[in-house]
Amino acid sequence: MDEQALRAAICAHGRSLFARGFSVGSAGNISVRLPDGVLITPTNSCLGRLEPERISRLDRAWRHVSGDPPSKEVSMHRAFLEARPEAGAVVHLHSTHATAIACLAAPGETAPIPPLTPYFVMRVGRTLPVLPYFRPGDPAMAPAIAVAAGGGARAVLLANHGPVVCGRTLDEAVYAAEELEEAARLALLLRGAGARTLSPAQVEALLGAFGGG
Ligand SMILES: O=C(O)[C@@H](O)C(=O)COP(=O)(O)O
Ligand SMILES: [Zn+2]
Repeated sequence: MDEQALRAAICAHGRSLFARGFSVGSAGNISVRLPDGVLITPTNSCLGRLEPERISRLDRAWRHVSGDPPSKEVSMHRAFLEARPEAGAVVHLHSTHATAIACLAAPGETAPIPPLTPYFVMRVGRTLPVLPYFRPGDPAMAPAIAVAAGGGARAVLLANHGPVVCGRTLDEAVYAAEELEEAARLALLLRGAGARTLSPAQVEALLGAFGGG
């Protein structure tokens, strides 16, 4: 996809996420890697009303070169994209159920959502590290994200804040963020009900077939 198509795709995904309540107000941000830099949603922008030409463009050194001022979470996105060279996009949301799990789970947990369904395992992977709480925009979260992502995590939960998810493409990152939100909703619905989870062998077979992580 060329840059104009990527800008249009960020706006389309933003509109769709916002319309379905995955993001409210000006919460959340999206970045996409370019051959010579990064596109990232502007700070304080509403994902439902993004304008392609106002999306922030950063150069290879992560300096703002055009568009509106970038999200305050540049270091969050940078940590993921640098730790996972195959990743092409990062999505951060405050989607309600994933954020609820981020408030319930203890920092340090690596599987706060059980493997209830195959698609969660296929899209999000085996681990979902829960990182400590950081003030939004605090660059101190970057090393924690780098360790988790470098260790194979495709997604993390920031305690009391929300999910951050990467994908090889923008579509893949958005679909994984959506799947994570739905899995969190299921996990909360079934909490304490004794639901059957996938067995370790069933999880391994999915990771084998669809790529680990
Ligand atoms: O929670 C926050 O404040 C940020 O992580 C966020 O979601 C929105 O920040 P901007 O992208 O700077 O608007
Ligand atoms: Zn946030």
